[in-house]
Amino acid sequence: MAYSFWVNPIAGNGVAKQKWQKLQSYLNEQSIAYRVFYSDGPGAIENQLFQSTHDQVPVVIIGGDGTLHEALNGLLKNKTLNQTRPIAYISAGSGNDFARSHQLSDDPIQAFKRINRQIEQNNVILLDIGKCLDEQTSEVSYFVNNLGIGIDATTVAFANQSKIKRWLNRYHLGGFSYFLAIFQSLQQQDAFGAEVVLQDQKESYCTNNAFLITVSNQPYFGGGIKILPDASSVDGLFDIILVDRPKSLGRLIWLIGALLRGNHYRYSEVHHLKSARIGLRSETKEYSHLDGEVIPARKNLLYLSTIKYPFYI
Ligand SMILES: Nc1ncnc2c1ncn2[C@@H]1O[C@H](COP(=O)(O)OP(=O)(O)OP(=O)(O)O)[C@@H](O)[C@H]1O
Repeated sequence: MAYSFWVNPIAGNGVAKQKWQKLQSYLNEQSIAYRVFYSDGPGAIENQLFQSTHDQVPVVIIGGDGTLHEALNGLLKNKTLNQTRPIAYISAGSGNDFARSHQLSDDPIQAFKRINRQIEQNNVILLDIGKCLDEQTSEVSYFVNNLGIGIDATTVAFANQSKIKRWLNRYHLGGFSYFLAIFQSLQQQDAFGAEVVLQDQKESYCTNNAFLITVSNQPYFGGGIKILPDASSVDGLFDIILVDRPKSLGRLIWLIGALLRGNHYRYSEVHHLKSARIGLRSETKEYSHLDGEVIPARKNLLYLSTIKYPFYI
């Protein structure tokens, strides 16, 4: 079997390209057969996998969470595949929340050796992923880490729009654009009306003061922030956090401190829920994101459910 590698060369500000070069030398030395596809722009890996016809061969992704997100969506939306094609993953992004939650090796050769063993032993792991149905457009998309509405999505949207981001990226300072965008989004993100319906429990949670809603398959978001400490990617459940807009800047800073210390659940603004199926509604136009990929501001009316997907990690 020839391995099928899918590389996003710009992930991790070029780290993915370096990791691939290191792994490629190893594969050549060991005479291991492979094919490689280099992503030449946003959506390229998703489109290519959407049209792929090789049912069996696992897809080995080298990139960050966004690249993994593209691969998952390309494969799951591909209706010509007769069976689910497993994803193997070598982390090479900036945030790497998926890799962090599964404690994956940072070294591409070690990561490949592990994947190789798992494939040989047919040791596939079924992980929870999120399926998101937009009830207004009937469009379906999938997320491997999390879906968010509110301040986190607004921050990523502002960072992406920022004129200086490209310039900062050139000097490997792209992360600084998020830091700047936080100040802009804190000024602009109003509290919004929202409803979270827990379909299994037949309960719902309503607020007119939402600031952040994150639905997650694993503990981390935003590049290492442990927002949902006890979330598990094998329990078949989403962990959901809903944070009300704090009353003052002081309270907001206090809450951020609690989040970084990991004891934020105890505060009155923070609501933690679990369910396998969720209805999610925002009354006003709000930015949202799936695995950090931003969706323009809109009124959200979403139906989310967990499904299982096979991985070699
Ligand atoms: N050739 C390319 N040029 C520019 N952008 C690309 C290219 N190929 C893919 N992309 C886009 O690059 C974006 C970033 O990729 P990815 O999220 O994997 O890396 P990252 O942001 O460094 O890592 P993380 O998501 O873990 O923080 C994705 O949105 C993807 O669509």
